[in-house]
Amino acid sequence: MKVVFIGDIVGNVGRDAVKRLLPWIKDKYQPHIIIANGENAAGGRGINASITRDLFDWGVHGITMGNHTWDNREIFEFIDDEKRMIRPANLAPGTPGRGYTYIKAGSKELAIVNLIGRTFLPPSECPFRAADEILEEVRKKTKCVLVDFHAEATSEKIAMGWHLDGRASLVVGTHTHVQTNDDRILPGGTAYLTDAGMTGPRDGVLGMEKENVLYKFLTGLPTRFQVADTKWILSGLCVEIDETTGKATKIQKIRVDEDTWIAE
Ligand SMILES: C=C(OP(=O)(O)O)C(=O)O
Ligand SMILES: [Mn+2]
Repeated sequence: MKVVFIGDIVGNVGRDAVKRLLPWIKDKYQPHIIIANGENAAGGRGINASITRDLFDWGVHGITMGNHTWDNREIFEFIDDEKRMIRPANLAPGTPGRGYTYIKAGSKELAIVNLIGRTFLPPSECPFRAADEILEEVRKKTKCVLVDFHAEATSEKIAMGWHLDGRASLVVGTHTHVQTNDDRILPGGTAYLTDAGMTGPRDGVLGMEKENVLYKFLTGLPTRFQVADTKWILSGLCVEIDETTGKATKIQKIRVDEDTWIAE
């Protein structure tokens, strides 16, 4: 099974890049399933119903979220019914939506799991123990499991990779918006990448206009961040999974921008 994962879609620039590049991604990587992190898809803060619809219409099969899940209040109207969207599983019991789900495409079935880190992020339940419980459950149904660990600290993400090695097909980190260069397949067969990176404005600061971010750093005074309007970058990865064992056989980073991308 081939799965493409697209890193944090940020604002209209990120959405436009996804719409424009999905045909190329489908052609070049031939994925059976495409998963994207959508927590910044609406202006950098959350996601709404029409963007969710667009992503699915364009060919995304499943959407993961993160710390901005609740920023756009519209999500409360559809997150319970939208079984192709997940938010971090280690939020308080009774939180709307679901922390994992099963994505089916043709004869393929992939469990997707969303977790959020606790280092430098608001309090949440233990992501490691939540992962243990969920992996125990989903592996009864399928050995092909993607985990999006939305976290700030590299150490927490690397630790999660080792914690799930042999139990997940892929542990991919999101949230920092900067793709790391540590893609590998761990000894137990789990593909790992500390952060998939961002799909959004290339020439800002983590997708935001650099002027306001610099103003904040230089003056310490409050200011509002807006999604930058610059050339785009698309970041993510493609992973190949042996469906009988659930083990990854290949991981390949994807990172193209408006200047380097050539529609092959
Ligand atoms: C990009 C970041 O945050 P978010 O997208 O969650 O605002 C971050 O804090 O690294
Ligand atoms: Mn985030």
